[in-house]
Amino acid sequence: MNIFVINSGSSSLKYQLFRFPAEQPLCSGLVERIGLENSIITHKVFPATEEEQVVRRTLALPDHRAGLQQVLQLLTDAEIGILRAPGEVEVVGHRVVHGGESFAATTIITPEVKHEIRRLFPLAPLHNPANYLGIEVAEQIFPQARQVAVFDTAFHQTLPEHAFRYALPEELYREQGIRVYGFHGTSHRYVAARAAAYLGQSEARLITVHLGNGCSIAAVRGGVSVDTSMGFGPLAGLVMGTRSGDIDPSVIFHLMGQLGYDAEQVADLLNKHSGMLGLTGNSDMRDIGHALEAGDPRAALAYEMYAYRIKKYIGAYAAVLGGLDALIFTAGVGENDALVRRLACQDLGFLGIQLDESVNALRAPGLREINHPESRVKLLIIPTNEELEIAKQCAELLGVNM
Ligand SMILES: Nc1ncnc2c1ncn2[C@@H]1O[C@H](COP(=O)(O)OP(=O)(O)O)[C@@H](O)[C@H]1O
Ligand SMILES: CC(=O)OP(=O)(O)O
Ligand SMILES: [Mg+2]
Repeated sequence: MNIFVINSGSSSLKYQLFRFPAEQPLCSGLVERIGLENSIITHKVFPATEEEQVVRRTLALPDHRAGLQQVLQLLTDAEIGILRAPGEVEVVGHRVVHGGESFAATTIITPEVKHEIRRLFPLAPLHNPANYLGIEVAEQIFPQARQVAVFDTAFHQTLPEHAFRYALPEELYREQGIRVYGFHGTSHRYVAARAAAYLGQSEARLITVHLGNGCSIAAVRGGVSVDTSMGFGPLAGLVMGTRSGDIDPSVIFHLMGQLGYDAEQVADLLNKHSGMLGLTGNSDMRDIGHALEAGDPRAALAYEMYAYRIKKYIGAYAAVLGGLDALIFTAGVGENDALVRRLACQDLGFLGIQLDESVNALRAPGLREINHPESRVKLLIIPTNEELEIAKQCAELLGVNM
């Protein structure tokens, strides 16, 4: 069975095609700068034996539909295509960021499910609208495929009530669903499962640190999420590319009461103009790394703040778990930025966390240990693969592996 996975963002679209039950990746790709003149498609084909083939095209893609149509052309291309016709895609798996309290598990997309995803737009304004658009376009391009939603929030539905409730009047939870949901669940679940398998400890106490454009951290015991840093929406917790993370709500009252902001402007400020972008003028960690090397003091402070916030959560979640077996770094920054990892682990010897700085500074693919041999806690880099996890969830739902 061919499962096509779409991770659709506001201006980009990541995709991967798998053959199941072999879990074999056939191709993957990224469409960037959708809506601009010079959109870029990078499409990789994985032949069984030779080197992977990479096709890069720059062209104008006005919207997600045009983007996905180009992807379909590449999938069915006479030379490098993997499929003869779109009908060979039997399942399309979609990453959907916010599932609210309605979805604790992977779900076949029906008109009701789409309605619920739309209802949650205000809670994940950077994500759910793009995810929804991806579904609408995929329904047209692959009309005979089953469309499945895999929610970022699902993995965190196991949080105990004392962790997921806010100290607000109860009716706001009961009637309005105001509570912690947590995000990046597909990634936290995937790396936690890989870590447990690597350690040979199914009951392991793990802290998983997902550092991409959005950043979150989770406490996982026995494969189950028990706490996480994002909350009602994907804005709380760690400092991110463009999002503030934790902030005293009094700042919002001041912005609105004294400085004339309206609700939309506050949301825009905290979601799109804060975090590393607000601190340094750049949201991409590679650019901030270059600024740091060039001696920019704003970049140095931003790095410290970014790592300090991670460190505070490591301390908090070690307490939540009553000890720690492994700490896992994942996603773009977590997998690649040695300085962030070094700063976040600094002076945590009292918790049994000891980094091997020279191993940490090396680059290597795949899962690897970066702890000192005497470290009580294993420190691991595990590349995330949200697309594979989504495909696995689809296969499980549809009984393909059975
Ligand atoms: N080699 C690298 N060194 C430091 N940061 C990197 C590197 N490669 C990617 N990143 C950072 O990873 C982030 C994007 O991570 P990613 O997991 O792809 O995010 P998302 O899935 O949310 O788009 C960016 O801030 C980017 O700068
Ligand atoms: C939920 C979230 O923040 O996702 P991303 O990191 O892809 O923006
Ligand atoms: Mg991501």
